[in-house]
Amino acid sequence: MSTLCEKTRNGALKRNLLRQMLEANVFKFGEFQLKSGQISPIYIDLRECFGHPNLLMLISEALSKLVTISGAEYTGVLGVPYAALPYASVAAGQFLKKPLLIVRKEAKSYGTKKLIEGLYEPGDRLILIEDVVTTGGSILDVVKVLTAEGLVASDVFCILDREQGGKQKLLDAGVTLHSLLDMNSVLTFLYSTGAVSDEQWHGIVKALNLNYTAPVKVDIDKEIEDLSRLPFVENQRTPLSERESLTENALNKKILSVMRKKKSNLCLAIDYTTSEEVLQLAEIAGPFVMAIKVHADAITDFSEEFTRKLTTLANDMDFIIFEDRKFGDTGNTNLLQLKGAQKIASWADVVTVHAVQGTDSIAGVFRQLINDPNYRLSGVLLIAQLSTKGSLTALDGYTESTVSIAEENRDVISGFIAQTRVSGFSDLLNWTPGVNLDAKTDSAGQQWRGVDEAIDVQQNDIIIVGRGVTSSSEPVQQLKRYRRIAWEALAKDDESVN
Ligand SMILES: O=c1ccn([C@@H]2O[C@H](COP(=O)(O)O)[C@@H](O)[C@H]2O)c(=O)[nH]1
Repeated sequence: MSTLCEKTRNGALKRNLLRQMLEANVFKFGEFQLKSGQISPIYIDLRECFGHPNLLMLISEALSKLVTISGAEYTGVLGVPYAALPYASVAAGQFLKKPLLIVRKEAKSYGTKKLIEGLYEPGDRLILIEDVVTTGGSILDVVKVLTAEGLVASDVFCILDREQGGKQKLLDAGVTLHSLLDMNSVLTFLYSTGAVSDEQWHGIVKALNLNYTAPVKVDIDKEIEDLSRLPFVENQRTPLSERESLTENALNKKILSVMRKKKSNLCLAIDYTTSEEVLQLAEIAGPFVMAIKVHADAITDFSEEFTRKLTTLANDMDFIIFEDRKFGDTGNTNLLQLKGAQKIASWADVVTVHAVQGTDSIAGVFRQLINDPNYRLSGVLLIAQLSTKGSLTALDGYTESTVSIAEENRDVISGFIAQTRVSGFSDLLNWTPGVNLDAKTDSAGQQWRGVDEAIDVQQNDIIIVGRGVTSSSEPVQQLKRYRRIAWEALAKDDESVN
């Protein structure tokens, strides 16, 4: 499958880039003489992107992601002159937060007469940013200058690899080329959108001596895709049985076992306001759900009797009790609230916690109670992404920082409240609210989407459904419907549960 079709951030990022490039007139058709002397029927002019701030940002961000994913170690970012300099500047300053260096094509005849400008020490390791790579010659020239100054450069990140031998030539010289796009993806995109005909495709491939056999048409929409709706991690979900045996988190072992036994990845959010209503629906829902979520502070007659009955139901019907308090204070206050009037730590299996308060207010405090056998509380779900429109959890870096806290404290943090799969650690579970099969919004900030999008596209594990069930006159039918659709979507790629 072409990477252009991937239902991942990476795939969507490439599609968005190409869509915007096409609109920005980057692809020109006619007869062009290339630097090598070759006559080409296509000219890819990435300098056109400078005139479109969004595109400049998108490319720089995508290059920065490529750098991060590669795991390359470096102290500075060097732009290969001249066309790559804007991307290198934005990537270094805005996204990678590393010093920018530039190399001159010829030394100045006055002043410092330096060839390399910027902050560096001999022995420093740099990454190179380039726009288009054809033969790799310009990069090797730059590497020569850097090596003479005692600098190390073994990774180059480019926007487009024209696949005309550059990658291998660089590799032979000890330099790894990482590219956002290659010529094959570009031609597939242009052919699929109709910008290039069958005849043109063959003409380009022949003129550039490319080793491609036949054009491939893929399904490409015109619309720019919203990257925030796609998983943060590219790898596929691990089968549930494997996750159950791999995880050391006791709560997740239990959750995964309940899910497999009941064939359910449905958590019901019962946002009713009286104990009787909550308990009545919990009893009806018990056989179909793996968890029941409540907001204890919304229950007007909340009492110890209520929690006693709820825990009895949970024990008898094998579901997890989830109190959605969203703790977000100092560690000390969190502790007081967990043990306070509603004694949450005594009856809830899992609670939600905001990451905004920082690791020290979360991990230690919750660990204390989770490890104390006097309390039922066994885990924490960190809020990585809220489902509400305009949520500040979408601010740059918020979700990533939340994920880091969770990944470092997997004994207490059992997973996330999120919209898309956010971590590659298979023992962390992704619970997702904002699911409704019959409505899109409640006009009070909530945003709903369907089960397939939540489980299949966005790779969540568990759906949290509230009004899709609680507002229905036929809750049992709805419970069966959500449970079936969500389980089928999860089990589709998981032989261990079929
Ligand atoms: O981002 C979030 C976090 C929590 N919720 C909670 O989930 C349920 C959803 O109920 P619906 O009726 O399906 O909207 C509700 O209890 C919220 O407090 C969320 O929706 N989004």
